[in-house]
Amino acid sequence: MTSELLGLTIEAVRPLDAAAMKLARELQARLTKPAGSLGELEELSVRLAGLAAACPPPRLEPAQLAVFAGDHGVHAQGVTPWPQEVTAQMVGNFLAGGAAVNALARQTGVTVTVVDIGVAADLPPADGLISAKVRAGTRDMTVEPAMTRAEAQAALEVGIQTASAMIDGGARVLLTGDMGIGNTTASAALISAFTGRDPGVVTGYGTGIDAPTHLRKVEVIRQALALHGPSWGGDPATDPVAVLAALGGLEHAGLAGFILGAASRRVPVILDGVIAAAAALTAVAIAPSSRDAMIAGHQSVEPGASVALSQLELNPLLDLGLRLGEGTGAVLAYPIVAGAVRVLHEMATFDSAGVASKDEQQQ
Ligand SMILES: Cc1cc2ncn([C@H]3O[C@H](COP(=O)(O)O)[C@@H](O)[C@H]3O)c2cc1C
Ligand SMILES: O=C(O)c1cccnc1
Repeated sequence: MTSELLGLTIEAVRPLDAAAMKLARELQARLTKPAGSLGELEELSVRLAGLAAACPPPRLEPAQLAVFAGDHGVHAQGVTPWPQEVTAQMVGNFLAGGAAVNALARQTGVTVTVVDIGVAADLPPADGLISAKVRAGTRDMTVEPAMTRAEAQAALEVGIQTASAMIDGGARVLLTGDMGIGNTTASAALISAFTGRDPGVVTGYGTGIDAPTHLRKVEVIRQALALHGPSWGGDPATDPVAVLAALGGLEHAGLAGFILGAASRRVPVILDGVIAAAAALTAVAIAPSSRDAMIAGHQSVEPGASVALSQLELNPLLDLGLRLGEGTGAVLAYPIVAGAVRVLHEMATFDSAGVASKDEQQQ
């Protein structure tokens, strides 16, 4: 059973608008530069026009980033050396403006909001915090499904509502962020399930674990897949919400909803690292055209991120060796994405600037 809000959101996710894309290609050809010389910015601008169904598409300002925060029952399996309490402590740090994502967001003009979707601690109300806890952390996926279907759906809805509220408030681009000790384990499990790739290939070192912990992490993911895999009978696309509920974190569900919410409003969403990539696979399994609203901000060091992005056919804009999360890679990519649109608004055409085009010079 699909909830009403999720059903309506899925229905509203539509393909790119071909007419606006054609106009954007024609406009790119008239701008005062050799054809193709702005490289990937050109194709990106065309896709953003198709997404907005307008040429030029709206300028990507203001930008809003949501850090979905949640804890993980699988933490009990020793997949990370960091105590679970660090999730809540880092939420405090985000709200005080002291995390990496805050520093980078101030530089690039992005507003950071934290969504408590599943932190295993009571967080007092604060400016910049949306309190939308579905549950105080997930269950241990090696023992039982991490979430019930109802919890996964509720978390998807929190994500959709967060995207809607930000867009209603004027945001023209959304960025993904995450915080949750243990969430690279849940990410690798989701990526393995949705791509069919072996856990040994998609599981990384997260915050920086030693080799024995990495072996254990891969084994934990194998165990969870062996336990839950039979319930989707080898085809995760038949029931993606069941896959999400079995293996995901509350922040993955929130992020998948956030992506679907953005796509349903024809607003682009810049993905951060491996947690966002796992949520993106989930969103695409739920509504395939949501892929067209996604921009891969960067190439995370986590191997699962490359596997997921290649299945999504998304080219990451940056490759800086980042392995932090929080939204750092998305925030760094934001000026590039905004620039792709700005060019369509602000560059002169050969005609308007009185610059001879290649064809004219050849005549
Ligand atoms: C101080 C600190 C700040 C962070 N900011 C993001 N993460 C990142 O690391 C965590 C995932 O890695 P793992 O699966 O290995 O636990 C997530 O919370 C993610 O956002 C952090 C992790 C720590 C320790
Ligand atoms: O790719 C990421 O976003 C990432 C990698 C390691 C730890 N946390 C997040």
